[in-house]
Amino acid sequence: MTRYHEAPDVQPHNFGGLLTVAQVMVDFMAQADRVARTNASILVRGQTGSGKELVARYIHNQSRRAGQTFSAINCAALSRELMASELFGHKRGAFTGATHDRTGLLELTDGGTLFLDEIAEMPLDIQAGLLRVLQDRCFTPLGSSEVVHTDIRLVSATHTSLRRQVANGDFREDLMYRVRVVPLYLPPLKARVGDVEMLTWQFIDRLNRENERSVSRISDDAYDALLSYAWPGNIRELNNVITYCHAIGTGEAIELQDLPPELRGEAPPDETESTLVQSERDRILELLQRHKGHKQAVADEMGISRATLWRKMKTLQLM
Ligand SMILES: Nc1ncnc2c1ncn2[C@@H]1O[C@H](COP(=O)(O)OP(=O)(O)OP(=O)(O)O)[C@@H](O)[C@H]1O
Repeated sequence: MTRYHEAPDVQPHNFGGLLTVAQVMVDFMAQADRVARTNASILVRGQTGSGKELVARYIHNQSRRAGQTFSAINCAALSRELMASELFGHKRGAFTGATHDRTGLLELTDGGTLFLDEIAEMPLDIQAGLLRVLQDRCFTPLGSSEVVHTDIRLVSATHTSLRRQVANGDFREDLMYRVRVVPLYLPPLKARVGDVEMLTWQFIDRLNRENERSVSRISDDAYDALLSYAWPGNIRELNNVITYCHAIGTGEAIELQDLPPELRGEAPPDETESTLVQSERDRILELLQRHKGHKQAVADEMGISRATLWRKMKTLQLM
């Protein structure tokens, strides 16, 4: 007879939407709390989907800047031109297509907190502009001769080592020291004891309220699979998996066969699809090697945008 698990009666800590029952996370958030009250630049290092943006928002909300603007930008998802104009703003006519003046995030965030996700991916010329903001609290919008003053608190995030990027010549050493005044190491989901279980039930609870189906039990083998999986995509992946099995199954219980193949230790059912995925992965790896990790060059050669390349790399777990 199959055994079933039901939701345990646990009340997680809630740090501005970041839920946890794990002591490592309680300690981590206490540290975030302490540094939030300073004005120091913070670098959050953590795996994809592990909640870096939530941490950045939490730091902002715990800081003296809480009532001011919080802005977020993902350095890996934007082209160089777009990132420059997002951050610094531009004057009309600064480049082809600049039909209006645009105020940059650095100016809009004056007095607030700017979150730069995947900062290691920031192109070198933009790094120079950011360094000036951190050193002299000023910058120049594209196509302008005017110097704009701004007071921002920087929280950045990376999934890789900035030091390695510096060694590769892809990141300015002087900027690294400015952005990682306080490095915080966000534990991966796997290291947060009790969180896979707690979050599974939290996500089920939310899905029950949003959908027709009401799940109240998980079979023992499905539970084992959830608890023993490595969760490389962390909380985002767990949320996706629970959403998937809530949608795919029927009745009150989640069963092993409702879980996606990777959790059941199987290859994806569609062999051609998996071969395609593998060959795309190989191609990207080969191009990354050939272009010494320069994603723009890889994207150009593949005829796709840098943002699409970034998404593909994420899906294929190449970052
Ligand atoms: N502890 C948590 N409790 C509840 N939801 C969480 C938790 N951590 C993350 N999430 C949710 O998981 C998703 C991913 O989180 P977030 O975007 O903060 O991660 P990230 O580390 O910044 O990801 P990436 O580096 O891939 O951009 C978001 O929808 C977020 O709300």
